[in-house]
Amino acid sequence: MSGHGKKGVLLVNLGTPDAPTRGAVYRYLKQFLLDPRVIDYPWLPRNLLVRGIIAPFRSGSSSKLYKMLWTEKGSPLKFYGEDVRDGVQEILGDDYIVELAMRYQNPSIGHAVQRLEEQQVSEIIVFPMFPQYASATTGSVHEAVMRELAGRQIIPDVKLINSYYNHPDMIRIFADNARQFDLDSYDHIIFSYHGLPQRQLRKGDPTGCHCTKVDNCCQQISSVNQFCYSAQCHGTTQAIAAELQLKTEQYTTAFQSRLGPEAWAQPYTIKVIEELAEQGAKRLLVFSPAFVADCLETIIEIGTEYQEEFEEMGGEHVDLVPSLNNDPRWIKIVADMVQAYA
Ligand SMILES: C=CC1=C(C)c2cc3[nH]c(cc4nc(cc5[nH]c(cc1n2)c(C)c5CCC(=O)O)C(CCC(=O)O)=C4C)c(C)c3C=C
Ligand SMILES: [Fe+2]
Ligand SMILES: [Fe+2]
Repeated sequence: MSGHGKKGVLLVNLGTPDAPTRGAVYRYLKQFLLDPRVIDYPWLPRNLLVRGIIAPFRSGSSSKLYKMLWTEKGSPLKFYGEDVRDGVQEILGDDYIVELAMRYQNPSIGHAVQRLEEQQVSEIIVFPMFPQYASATTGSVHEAVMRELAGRQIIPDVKLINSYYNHPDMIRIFADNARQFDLDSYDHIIFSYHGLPQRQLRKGDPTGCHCTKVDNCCQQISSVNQFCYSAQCHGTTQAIAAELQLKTEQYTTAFQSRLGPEAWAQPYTIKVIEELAEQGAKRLLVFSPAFVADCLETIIEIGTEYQEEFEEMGGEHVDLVPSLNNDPRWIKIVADMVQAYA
């Protein structure tokens, strides 16, 4: 513990394009998907796939979705992040310097670390804005911060927060946000998390013989699968369901946003929606607690795309429980968590 200077706080989210244009989305996708923790193939196939296929083709369709998402304040992921940064700074006061960074695009981790260095902070607490750990998200943020610091003369104390998938106060906000809906009026509740390739789930299992190998492997968290993204997602669901006193038959944990031909964490949200529609469901409520802010994957993918697809299948409503966004209660929790680590 060095002790004299201010304490630095680095809030880091995934990133979003600088603008909803094809060029900006291309630059974002290229930087994001060339990260070997995201598309974890050897260098040559990764570069061929991303530069030759995904970034050029997907930038067209994705930029249309980003145009739908964009507001006059920009991308929600960024402006909610800025609100959280300002709110946490206000709560923590002059002893702390709070910076927001994005793993991909802007504001960059490099600039944020530089600003903290200029303020001569004695330590840096890194707060990834992902409740559940995945190598592709949290792991990548931590690696990027360590790489940024590695070349510097002064390396201050560094504290890397790993995950907080069942933080009771955070769980309470998700549950409270759902109470504005009449829960009994829904045919089913879906907890829809961002997906991850099954191969990456297996890499998160140090024993190599649990995740995706034994039945219901990820539905109970233990020392074997404590860093398994899917197990942590199930942990979040169980905590919110307990808070709302839901019965197990009322809800399902599922995974969305699959990309490419590989098998991803299952069940897929769209398949669950399809099965529910076949059973005659008309009203669905969807939580998306892998995100601390509503973004493309919630507002557009759930709120627009799943809504349309459910209607085509004979359903009526897909309602989305709002995320934590810039809720003052969430800002207080972030400040509390940072202080607990400081
Ligand atoms: C919350 C955790 C997330 C995990 C785990 C994750 C893994 C992951 N994502 C992709 C591919 C894409 N993700 C995209 C956007 C995006 N993803 C997350 C979060 C997680 N991703 C966020 C917060 C966002 C940003 C949304 C925004 O509003 O800007 C995209 C870009 C959008 C699109 O084209 O669909 C892609 C592509 C992979 C391959 C992956 C794991 C290997
Ligand atoms: Fe993603
Ligand atoms: Fe697992």
